[in-house]
Amino acid sequence: MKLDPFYPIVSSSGWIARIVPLGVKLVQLRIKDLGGDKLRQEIAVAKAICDTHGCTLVINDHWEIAIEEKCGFLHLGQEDLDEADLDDIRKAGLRLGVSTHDGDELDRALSVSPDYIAIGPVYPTQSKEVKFAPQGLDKVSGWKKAIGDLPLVAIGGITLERAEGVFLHGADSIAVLSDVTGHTDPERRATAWIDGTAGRR
Ligand SMILES: Cc1ncc(COP(=O)(O)OP(=O)(O)O)c(N)n1
Ligand SMILES: Cc1nc(C(=O)O)sc1CCOP(=O)(O)O
Ligand SMILES: [Mg+2]
Repeated sequence: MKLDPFYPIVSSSGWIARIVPLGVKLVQLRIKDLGGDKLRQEIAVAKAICDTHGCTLVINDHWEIAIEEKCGFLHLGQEDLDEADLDDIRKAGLRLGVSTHDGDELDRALSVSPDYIAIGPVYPTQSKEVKFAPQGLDKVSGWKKAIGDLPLVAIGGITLERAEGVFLHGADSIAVLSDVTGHTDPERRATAWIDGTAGRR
């Protein structure tokens, strides 16, 4: 499986409506502050927009709703793996990406046969409290050697200016929060990422 090199992460279906029509082909919906019907509605709206535009939607954390809403891709962290029913997820045909931050986490992630591995934070990030120090580019290279053909997603403090170095160290795709949604002109920045990664698409 080939992942799009540009992988923005957003917090609402409103963000999906803003950036997916620009040509984004892989996006994660990461909602931390909703539950119940509102969360389900956000996921359903995001899915409808992504389906219309031929964009792969990855649902963060909410594996049960992802199954019920017939989504195609899920992202889980190590703590999420403790709670999730991987048999149900696989039976529903969902693809799965898993976060990793050290060798033990990588072993555990590989044991669930993921569709991609994420490594982070590559650089310092303001978007999330992560209990691991920035990993640096050499760790990205080491991860790619360890996982071979399995797609590698790099995350954490990555800007468009840093992207080429991250790709050259083995990342197949770069996940981005603040460099798009925290930018003064998010639509222009998303377009710059799409254009700037065109050669890797
Ligand atoms: C592509 C990608 N990589 C890592 C994460 C982080 O997942 P997790 O560790 O479960 O933390 P939360 O995002 O749930 O706070 C991610 N979401 N996406
Ligand atoms: C959600 C998330 N997970 C991380 C990890 O290391 O697992 S770093 C991160 C936030 C990344 O945001 P930004 O692009 O703004 O730095
Ligand atoms: Mg999570």
